Amino acid sequence: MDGFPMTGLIDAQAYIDGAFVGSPTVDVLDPATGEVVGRVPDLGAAEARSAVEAAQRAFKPWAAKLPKERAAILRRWFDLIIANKDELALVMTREQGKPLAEAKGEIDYAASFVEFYAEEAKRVSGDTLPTHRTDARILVLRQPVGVVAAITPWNFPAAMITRKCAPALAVGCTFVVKPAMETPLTALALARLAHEAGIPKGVLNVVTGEDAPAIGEVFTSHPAVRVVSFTGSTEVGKILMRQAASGVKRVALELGGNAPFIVFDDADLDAAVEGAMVSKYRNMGQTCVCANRIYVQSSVYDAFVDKLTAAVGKLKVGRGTEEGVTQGPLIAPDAIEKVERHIADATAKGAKVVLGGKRHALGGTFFEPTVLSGVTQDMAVAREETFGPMAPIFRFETEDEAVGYANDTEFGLAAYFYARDVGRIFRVGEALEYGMVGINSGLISTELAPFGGVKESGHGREGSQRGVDEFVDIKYLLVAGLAG
Ligand SMILES: NC(=O)c1ccc[n+]([C@@H]2O[C@H](COP(=O)([O-])OP(=O)(O)OC[C@H]3O[C@@H](n4cnc5c(N)ncnc54)[C@H](O)[C@@H]3O)[C@@H](O)[C@H]2O)c1
Ligand SMILES: O=C[C@H](O)CS(=O)(=O)O
Repeated sequence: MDGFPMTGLIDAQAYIDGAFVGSPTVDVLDPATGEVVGRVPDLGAAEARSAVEAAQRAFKPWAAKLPKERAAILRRWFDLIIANKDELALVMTREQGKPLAEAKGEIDYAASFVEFYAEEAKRVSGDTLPTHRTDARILVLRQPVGVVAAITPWNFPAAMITRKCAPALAVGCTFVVKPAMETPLTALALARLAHEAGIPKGVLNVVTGEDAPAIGEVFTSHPAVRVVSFTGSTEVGKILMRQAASGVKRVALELGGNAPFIVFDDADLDAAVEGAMVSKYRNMGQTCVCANRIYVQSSVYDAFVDKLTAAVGKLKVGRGTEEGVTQGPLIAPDAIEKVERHIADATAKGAKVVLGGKRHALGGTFFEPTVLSGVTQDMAVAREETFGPMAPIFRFETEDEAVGYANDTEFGLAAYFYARDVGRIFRVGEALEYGMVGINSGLISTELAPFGGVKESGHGREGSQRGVDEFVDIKYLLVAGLAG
């Protein structure tokens, strides 16, 4: 990757209007050690406006390209991401902390959106509809909206960007993104590869800066921005939605979760344990679709707790770059404090620590993978997203009780359940108030499916053919005067 040091101290520049700009002054820290991994520029409102205006200038020429031309450039970007996967994964692990194997998996996942939408670029079509007049025809066009401004989180530093950027560019939009300042290096490395792939200047822009509200204010108020696409907490999503209202801008929101994971008495318990492990402990539990509450039917409760505890005991905590490590550090001290707060609240109300429950001997932001039993609905962990490696296990008696508990939240992103009775599968799958439901699987994310939530987990979908919907306008043409 030309001009981007992938190892050592990584001094990276922001990417605006096809140029690498800004002095790298803000430290990016390795959460495992506290060491400085690299530095990025601290840009603000002025540069955010420059980026939006560069994207505005680039829009019409980019939209005027043939879909096949846009597809070819996206395909080259995909090929470069895959060719640089190992280096990109190392940068990600160093700034985010996840184990290297998971980082490589995320690069594959991030690249899959670029690959998918490189293909989809050639398939975004409109309609001709049955007419109501003999002298007229009804046409429906799907046209790119224009400039898309995005803000993304630190937990999936690559995939949360490409899941937005790839469909936007594919349909002919141009794109400005502010990544999280905990993990900006991955975003800038992707921009470097996009530049090498030949994405024209102004089509993709990456603005790094500490003053997220100031940058967000530009994104939600600049008249050239048509869509604001946000992935992050529900709290910030609401702020951005309010700000975007002043210009009636479309917002696409991928927000917080509180996923229930239900194990019925007819489940394959070993499969349920395997699903709970991947759903709960992926990315150290710092995932919007993590199992946040595990509900187990009474008759299989003790067996499930024993099996899950045995599996959790096999997790290896350490630096993500170390061979065999499956649990890295949490992103920051406040993440540890939230896990400790949830454990303290639960145990004060009667829950029991079956395994773990405290900071790891490695210190810093390492935490022992934890299992709690005897958890009940009155505990904070039933209402709040823990975002850490802690599995709280609740007991329930009946199917209706489980569904009621699962739906008792303002969130609605992902839910999971394990059962083998086909009637139960359809009853519960249809009754759960979530955008995505994993049935006998703890891993649901793929570029082939529409990812997104309901209620306060947001709206809009990313991935699948529906992933372009946020970035196109529907235009109706009535062509009359056609009478012979
Ligand atoms: N639904 C999804 O697909 C999805 C994916 C990943 C993370 N998340 C959610 O994100 C949260 C964790 O990520 P986080 O801590 O980075 O979230 P966050 O909301 O604190 O930050 C997300 C992004 O918003 C920026 N930001 C913060 N305040 C802002 C403001 N006032 N104006 C403009 N931008 C602002 C941050 O700099 C960051 O880039 C969790 O709630 C998680 O569930 C959801
Ligand atoms: O944290 C949120 C991500 O969207 C999770 S996933 O990688 O898409 O499953």
